[in-house]
Amino acid sequence: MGLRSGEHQRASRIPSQFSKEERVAMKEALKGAIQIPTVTFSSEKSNTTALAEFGKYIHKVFPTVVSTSFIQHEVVEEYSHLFTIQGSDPSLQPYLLMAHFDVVPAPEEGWEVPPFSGLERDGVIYGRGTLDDKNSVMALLQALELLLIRKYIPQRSFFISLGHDEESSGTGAQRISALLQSRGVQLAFIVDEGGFILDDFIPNFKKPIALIAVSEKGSMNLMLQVNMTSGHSSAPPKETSIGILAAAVSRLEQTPMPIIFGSGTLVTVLQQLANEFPFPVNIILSNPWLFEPLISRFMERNPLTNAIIRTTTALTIFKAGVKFNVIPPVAQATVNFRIHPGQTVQEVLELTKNIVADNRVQFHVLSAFDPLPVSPSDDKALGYQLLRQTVQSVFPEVNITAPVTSIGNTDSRFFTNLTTGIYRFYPIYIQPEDFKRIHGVNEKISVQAYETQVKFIFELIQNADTDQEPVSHLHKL
Ligand SMILES: CC/C=C\C/C=C\C/C=C\C/C=C\C/C=C\C/C=C\CCC(=O)O
Ligand SMILES: N[C@@H](Cc1ccccc1)C(=O)O
Ligand SMILES: [Zn+2]
Ligand SMILES: [Zn+2]
Repeated sequence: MGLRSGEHQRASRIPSQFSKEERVAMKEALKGAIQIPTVTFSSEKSNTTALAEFGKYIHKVFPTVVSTSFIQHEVVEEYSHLFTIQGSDPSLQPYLLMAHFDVVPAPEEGWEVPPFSGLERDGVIYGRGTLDDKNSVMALLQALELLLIRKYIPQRSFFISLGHDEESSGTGAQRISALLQSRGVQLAFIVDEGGFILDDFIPNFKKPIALIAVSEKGSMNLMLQVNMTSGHSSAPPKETSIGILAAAVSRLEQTPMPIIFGSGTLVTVLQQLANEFPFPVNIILSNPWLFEPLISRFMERNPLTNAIIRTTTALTIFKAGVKFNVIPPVAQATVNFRIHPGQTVQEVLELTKNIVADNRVQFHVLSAFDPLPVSPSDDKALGYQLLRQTVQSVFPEVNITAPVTSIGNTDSRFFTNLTTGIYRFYPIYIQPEDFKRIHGVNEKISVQAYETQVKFIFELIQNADTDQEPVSHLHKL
């Protein structure tokens, strides 16, 4: 445990207990947030009316946050929000809590309740954004609102950044990062969405593990295009733009990127978990290099664990043709790669060209970035230790915390110039079937899980105020 606790605890710690009325109000506030369809369709297209309405909504439901004298609220890049909470002790380095309130589209097919209804059934709130990531947006402001109502005055300054276009280009977060930089801010750490508490996922392993993401995979959106002559479908050429492109993307899907075992956080995590397993799994996991083929073959079988051991290839957009009797001159497909920490954008692009191996296919990199640096998770890493400590108090049944690489990307990637400590963590249990609901159908959160998320933030903010050992390696920059 890297944090000094005991001696210099704040005298007036506020217990994280909420009244019946507060608990009803907090879940109703979340439902209201879900009902605003803040959809990001692409970097060019989003529901800007809803984005603006969301700004008004948070004013309405968090009146104390927006009217407190030591809190500054700014709207950045038209729709994103930055809250600056001035702490009483300017000698403490500030930190940043982040979330985003835009969501991916949710066509109604397959949903048990309309995706923007925010309906509650059997203690569960359904809707797009209940896990990604309006739960976090609302929990951050809700926890702060409740602390303020209890007259809490933070010692350490912090920021809350709420992005409006995380699901596309993250311009809101980029502007907030630039703004903080222009103000000379350096951050002790950042907490954004990402890792979670995993339970009952690994066979024969019943203990819950808190996975705190200390890095995230890189990403590349690659557009493949084939141009061929168009014409009347009654006299078709031997090959068409559609056929050539379909074969190309099919080769990509059928040829997964190589497994990369090391150079990420995986080996450490496996060794850390080893002793929790009975024989012979404990032996296998404590010698990951020796048993690499066995472990990878096992991990490859599940999409989630597969994503940990390689760069993934996902065919996400395919466009061609306008009429049944017209041979289309152009076919386009977009492939979304999530790049393993052991590879770079350049390497993945080269591999892709070799797999496609057809010079009629043109490649256009639409957007790309390399995997993110690994944040410290040692005893001196303030952000990591605060999360770990808060997990232990809010989820006493969770005894294992492990640093992982997030397979999804977050807005926090724009803040590497402000801190080396970027942590991505949802303080909620996420089962593999919940994971499929993120960007899928029937996304949902239980009322109890949401209340716990609020409680987590409520405690995290207070834990950040307890007297800490100086964390020298984070301060030097
Ligand atoms: C050996 C460890 C065993 C099992 C681990 C299994 C899975 C955990 C892997 C990675 C967990 C990290 C991140 C979850 C991924 C996605 C959510 C993150 C960001 C969401 C971004 C968004 O779409 O808005
Ligand atoms: N966070 C989203 C959107 C995103 C994709 C790729 C890069 C950056 C952001 C995701 O991981 O799917
Ligand atoms: Zn998200
Ligand atoms: Zn998302």
